[in-house]
Amino acid sequence: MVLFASSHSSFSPFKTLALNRKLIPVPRPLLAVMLSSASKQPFVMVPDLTADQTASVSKEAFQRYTSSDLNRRNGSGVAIVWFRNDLRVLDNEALLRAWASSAAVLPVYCVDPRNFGTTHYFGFPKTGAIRAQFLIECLVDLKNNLMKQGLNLLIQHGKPEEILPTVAKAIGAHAVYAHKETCSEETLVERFVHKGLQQVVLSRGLPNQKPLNPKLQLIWGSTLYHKDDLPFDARNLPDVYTQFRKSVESKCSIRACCKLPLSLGPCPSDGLDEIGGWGTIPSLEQLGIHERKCDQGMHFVGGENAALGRLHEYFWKKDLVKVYKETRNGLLGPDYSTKFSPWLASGSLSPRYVYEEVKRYEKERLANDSTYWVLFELIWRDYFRFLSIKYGNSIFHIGGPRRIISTWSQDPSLFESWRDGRTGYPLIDANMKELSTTGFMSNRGRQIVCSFLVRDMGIDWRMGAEWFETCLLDYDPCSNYGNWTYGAGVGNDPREDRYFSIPKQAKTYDPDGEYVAYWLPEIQSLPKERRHFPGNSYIKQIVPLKFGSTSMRPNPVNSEKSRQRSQYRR
Ligand SMILES: Cc1cc2nc3c(=O)[nH]c(=O)nc-3n(C[C@H](O)[C@H](O)[C@H](O)COP(=O)(O)OP(=O)(O)OC[C@H]3O[C@@H](n4cnc5c(N)ncnc54)[C@H](O)[C@@H]3O)c2cc1C
Repeated sequence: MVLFASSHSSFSPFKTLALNRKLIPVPRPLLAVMLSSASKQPFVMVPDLTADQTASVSKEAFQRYTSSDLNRRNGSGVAIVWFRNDLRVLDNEALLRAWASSAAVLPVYCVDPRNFGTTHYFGFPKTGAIRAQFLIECLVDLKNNLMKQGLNLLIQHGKPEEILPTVAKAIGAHAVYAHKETCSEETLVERFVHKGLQQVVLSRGLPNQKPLNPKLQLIWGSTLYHKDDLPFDARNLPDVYTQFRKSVESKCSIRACCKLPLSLGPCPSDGLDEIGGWGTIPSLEQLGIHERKCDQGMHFVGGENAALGRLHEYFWKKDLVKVYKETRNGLLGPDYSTKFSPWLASGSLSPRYVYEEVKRYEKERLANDSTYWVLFELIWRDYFRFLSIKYGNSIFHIGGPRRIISTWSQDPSLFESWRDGRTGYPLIDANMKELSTTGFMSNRGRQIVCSFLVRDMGIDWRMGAEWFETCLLDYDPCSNYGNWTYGAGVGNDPREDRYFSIPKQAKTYDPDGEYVAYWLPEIQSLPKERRHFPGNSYIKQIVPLKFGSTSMRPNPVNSEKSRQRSQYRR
């Protein structure tokens, strides 16, 4: 028997269960009984919107952000749009600028093998199976949405610096438009692409005109506040978040989402045969990744349509945004926080679109601390992105932006017990199980497991950060390494150096042990007051905790690997 629980019910007095796909309202006490008796059964939370509802929400959003007035196209020739971490059509300025500057646009996505290699220091998979599956879904959705706008998506397997010049030459593109990134792996690729395009010589038809090289046009587009609107140069960013936030809130405004024309076509007709047609979206197998079934917890579907559906559900259907500030520290269920992060990280959702929806909600329903707090958190996201400009590669280095010198352990057995959820501390083990099963973990959970790894175990924080890089659906180098440096006490702001006590966190955020019982079947039958202190009924590897361990054991294999890769990363 498979039990399906409707997502909207996790904090309501009634939970709803869909038994064999039929929705049946179940009172909360009964659900607890069913949960414990179902301990061996897969228990899947499904989003409430049906596929049809999601499609109609997306259609409505597309209607609002497209306009038939936008039919002026000043350019001639062909422009390429290079999609990277901006897998959306709405509020995509690179796409709009490419369209406006040309007579035909060719959208391109490069499946870069480097993104499916290994992480920099410790050799974990760079993209885990769950994020790879999510990316595939994003590409399917992007291709469909582009086709609805009169375009298509060319998918090529290989390095952008090799693909884009070849494609530009074949179709005679005068420019490649893309969104600007800030971290070294991504900016290095930008430099390589720029160099590659300089080698492409396009004839301009007339004998007395100089030949042209296609230009790489990089556009800022991933933040709420535009980099050019900041009241300071990003390199002089305040080191305290509150100063940054107050300054941008008082001195800048957020630009409106860009409106797209109703139709973005046509795609160029010549030259595509030369590059072998439109290509195919890769399967997991082609990426060399084994499928992982997510049969517990939140299941995220990749793509812009799913992102718009989730936003509609969270804001308009369930009215959850009005209580966000009170629920955002939750651990269990889909609705304690927005869960926008996987779509924001892949660029399927624009933060400016979220901002406009918050403002619309405040106008049409209500404005309170909670509606503001969603923006407050999005400003944190901006802050980490701008910090990556200020501090460059130091956010990836062991001493962080403040170049703190301390001794860390790299003990493999301690690290593996954390990674695999075998520490013997239910709150840690449950969070790590959730991460590896779903690719997601709450913000509260992330802070707790980070503190445990670096403070209680004394393990090199970069091991944790790289494991997150593998697993997280919402992995984003700026937010991930920014938060880890804060958690490890090596971040730019010394005041953010905090310790999370496990018993205290358990008592405050999971008082009845519902969260740990959900993820650790072996403690489901225990009375709630024992779930965080299960004793002999939960024998894992109980980790001997050592604050600030002194046993630094570098792994020789990894050190060699990291030397080999040093020209590429950081
Ligand atoms: C150790 C650690 C690693 C993290 N790694 C990542 C990461 O790789 N990618 C990522 O997007 N977030 C990361 N975060 C931040 C945060 O945990 C997630 O953004 C959040 O849990 C996502 O859930 P949500 O969308 O429901 O967030 P909500 O609470 O609904 O917040 C709304 C949005 O605000 C942004 N946001 C919220 N908190 C933060 C924060 N602390 N830093 C940056 N942005 C924030 C996110 O874009 C989020 O989607 C990390 C936090 C920690 C402590």
